[in-house]
Amino acid sequence: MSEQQDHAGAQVAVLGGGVMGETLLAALLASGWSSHQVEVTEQSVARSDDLAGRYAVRTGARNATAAARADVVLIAVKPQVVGSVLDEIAPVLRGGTVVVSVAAGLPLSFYERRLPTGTPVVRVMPNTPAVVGKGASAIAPGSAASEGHLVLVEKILSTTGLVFRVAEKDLDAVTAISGSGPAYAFYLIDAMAEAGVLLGLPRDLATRLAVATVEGSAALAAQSGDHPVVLRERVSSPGGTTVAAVRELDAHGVRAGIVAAAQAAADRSRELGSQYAG
Ligand SMILES: NC(=O)C1=CN([C@@H]2O[C@H](COP(=O)(O)OP(=O)(O)OC[C@H]3O[C@@H](n4cnc5c(N)ncnc54)[C@H](OP(=O)(O)O)[C@@H]3O)[C@@H](O)[C@H]2O)C=CC1
Ligand SMILES: O=C(O)[C@@H]1CCC=N1
Repeated sequence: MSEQQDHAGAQVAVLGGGVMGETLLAALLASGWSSHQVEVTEQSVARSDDLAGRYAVRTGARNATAAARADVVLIAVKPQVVGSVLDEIAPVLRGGTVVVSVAAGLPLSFYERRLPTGTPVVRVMPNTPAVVGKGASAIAPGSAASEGHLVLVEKILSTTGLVFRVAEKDLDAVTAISGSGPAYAFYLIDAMAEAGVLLGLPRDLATRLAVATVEGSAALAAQSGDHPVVLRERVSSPGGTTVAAVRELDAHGVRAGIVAAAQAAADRSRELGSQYAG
């Protein structure tokens, strides 16, 4: 696809209709693509039918068939499967088709080796809050991707939340913080809700309090721009309840646990890259 071409006319093939494929599909439709411009390939017939029913898009074609008629191919299969998908689509891609992948770990060079020389490739690391327009994505261009291709990807992601441009070397760290990060936040919410139940609150109230507290705290951090430590100090009355609680978080190594979790995620991202990029 040329930089001058109107993005609004671009045909898009989403390969893989799982959690992230559906998120991208919804983002495309929300950001101006019409349902007849988007198709999804998916192995499960039940899942294909479900997506076709809810989004009125074409589903079920083979990867190669869908990619052959696309200006933009969005790869949303597991990293383990990306190599075989690239082998299917490489022979049929039209010149100029942009390949965008959300797969964790796999380096741009992996795509560029398997696709026709000069194929523009963009790696994206999104996250699931994109479903409600509160996502954080990072994008990194391959050697043939231009400013116009990055703008196109930003347009696709425009309804999903924030989009940051990064160097590819930072994507493992991004994956560890924002890609996997929603799981850490849900873990915290679940633990807070469970604690509320332990302290005698009804589960529904405990869960709603935990969700609202995490949501409100994130909004306050984003809107105030204040350092998280300053915001934490504002909650902590001298000799009060919060300092007593935070002392326990420190004593139980929660901060160290979060750092170790993120390190493990980044390590796993690199490992996926070397394991499946071969
Ligand atoms: N979930 C997340 O929060 C994030 C995921 N990602 C990345 O997104 C990608 C997809 O992850 P996720 O959506 O969670 O995984 P899912 O398993 O939900 O989705 C993958 C989908 O691809 C389908 N599929 C498998 N093989 C093929 C094939 N050959 N052709 C077409 N479709 C196929 C699967 O079908 P079936 O189940 O029948 O095999 C499944 O529906 C991964 O590479 C991951 O790294 C990136 C950022 C965040
Ligand atoms: O768990 C995973 O591998 C994917 C990538 C980031 C979030 N989910």
